[in-house]
Amino acid sequence: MNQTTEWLKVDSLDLEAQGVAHNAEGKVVFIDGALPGEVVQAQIARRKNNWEQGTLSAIKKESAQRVTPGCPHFGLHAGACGGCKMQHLHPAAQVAVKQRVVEDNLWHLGKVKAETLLRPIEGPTWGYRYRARFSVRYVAKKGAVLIGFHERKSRYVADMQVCKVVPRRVSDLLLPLRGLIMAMAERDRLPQIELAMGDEVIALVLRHLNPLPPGDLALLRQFAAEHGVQWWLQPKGPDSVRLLDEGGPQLAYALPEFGIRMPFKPTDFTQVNPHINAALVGRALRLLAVRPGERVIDWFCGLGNFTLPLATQAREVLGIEGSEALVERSRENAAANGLAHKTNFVARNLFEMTPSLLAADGIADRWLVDPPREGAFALAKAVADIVQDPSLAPGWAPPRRIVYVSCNPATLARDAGLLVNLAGYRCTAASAVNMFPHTAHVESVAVFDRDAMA
Ligand SMILES: C[S@@+](CC[C@H](N)C(=O)[O-])C[C@H]1O[C@@H](n2cnc3c(N)ncnc32)[C@H](O)[C@@H]1O
Ligand code: SF4
Repeated sequence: MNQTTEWLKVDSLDLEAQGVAHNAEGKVVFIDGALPGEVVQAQIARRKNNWEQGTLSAIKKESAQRVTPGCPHFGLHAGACGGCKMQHLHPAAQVAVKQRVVEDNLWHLGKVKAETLLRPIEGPTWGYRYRARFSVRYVAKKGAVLIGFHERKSRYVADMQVCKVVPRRVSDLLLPLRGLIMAMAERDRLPQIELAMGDEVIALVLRHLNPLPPGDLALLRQFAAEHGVQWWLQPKGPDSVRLLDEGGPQLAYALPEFGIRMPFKPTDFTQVNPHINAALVGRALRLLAVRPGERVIDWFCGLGNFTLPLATQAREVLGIEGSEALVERSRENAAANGLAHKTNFVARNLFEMTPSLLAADGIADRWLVDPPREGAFALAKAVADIVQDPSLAPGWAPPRRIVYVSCNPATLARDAGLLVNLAGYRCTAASAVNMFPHTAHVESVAVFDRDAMA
């Protein structure tokens, strides 16, 4: 195919950070690498009845927001790293795009308009990523090892020598790690290294398909001593993760605003960006505005990231979460932070919520909801069903305020539609959260109020 288009004026960016334009026939053209306001040509790679997709090939009018990418592996070329999508757009403009995505999704998918758009939550744009999953490939033909993210639109591992979105200390490990894997006898049976950083520890989880011989273990120990990392070994699924050597500092992060310290295991869910996480927890709690006598439910509570700060303010907090391991971690963390007497944790599949299950969780004044990408449909639907037909849960009352933290604006919008259009809530505030600068991921937070709050 590879035909070049006419000059096209780019109107907007889509969720994959592709420029969106219309050609002379009125067809939508998605253009990798193009920015809103630019006049560009594209090489077309895919053509369908009502849309085409291609890659930027020439620019006649450049956006004032276009910047030089900060990482040498970013680009449109073959072999470019697929980890970032927006490095060519000024970070402030990235945030504006994400804020717009949240607004547009709420309106188009949920028919909801937030009464106030809050200032987006922003943090450092480089070195922010404390979690990452690097693929490892031993390429026998070249006698080389690659460690990194996948190339753009490909299953190959990018030839990543540095990475600007992970902390410098981690980026500096990429080449030494190649040398380590190359020296190991099991080098072709080691598919992945997962990074999980705490405030003091760089934990690396090595997935190994065969038991590791003593020589390989000795190499790992030598690497740990030289580079100050902590090795964890993963022979099977995430539950099989074990420290290579006990002792040493504990993997943990702090939430200083609330005097809380959260130990975790490297395969537990923790937020990718600790700077934004601390700001997000602070913002969410200010928005929720819990009063001392109140009961709160933290849905999808993970290891207690919001539950424990909430417990410093509320009378009582119930945390509900699907993973037994995380519920166990929440309990341990509540106890370690002296908050066990104010918290309860339950493991449950929240995609299977019904009005009677919801009623059994009791009345709470406020809810914090932080679901995975799939959203909290069953929960929002159960609230809407009870509001529409109170006989489904006699005596139960919906919370007056809900703060919903989302990693997928489409499912947030769908659930917001239920809360606002069927359950009598108003969406009083919303904002984007720039948890993942340079990527197209959009994190956001929205507030729903049922009664006028004092
Ligand atoms: C975005 S994380 C939020 C975790 C926590 N609030 C935090 O800030 O660390 C979503 C959580 O939902 C949990 N989860 C995923 N599917 C679930 C389900 N069907 N039922 C209950 N919890 C689920 C995950 O284990 C994860 O802990
Ligand atoms: S993920 Fe890292 S290596 Fe890849 S483009 Fe982004 S900064 Fe560069």
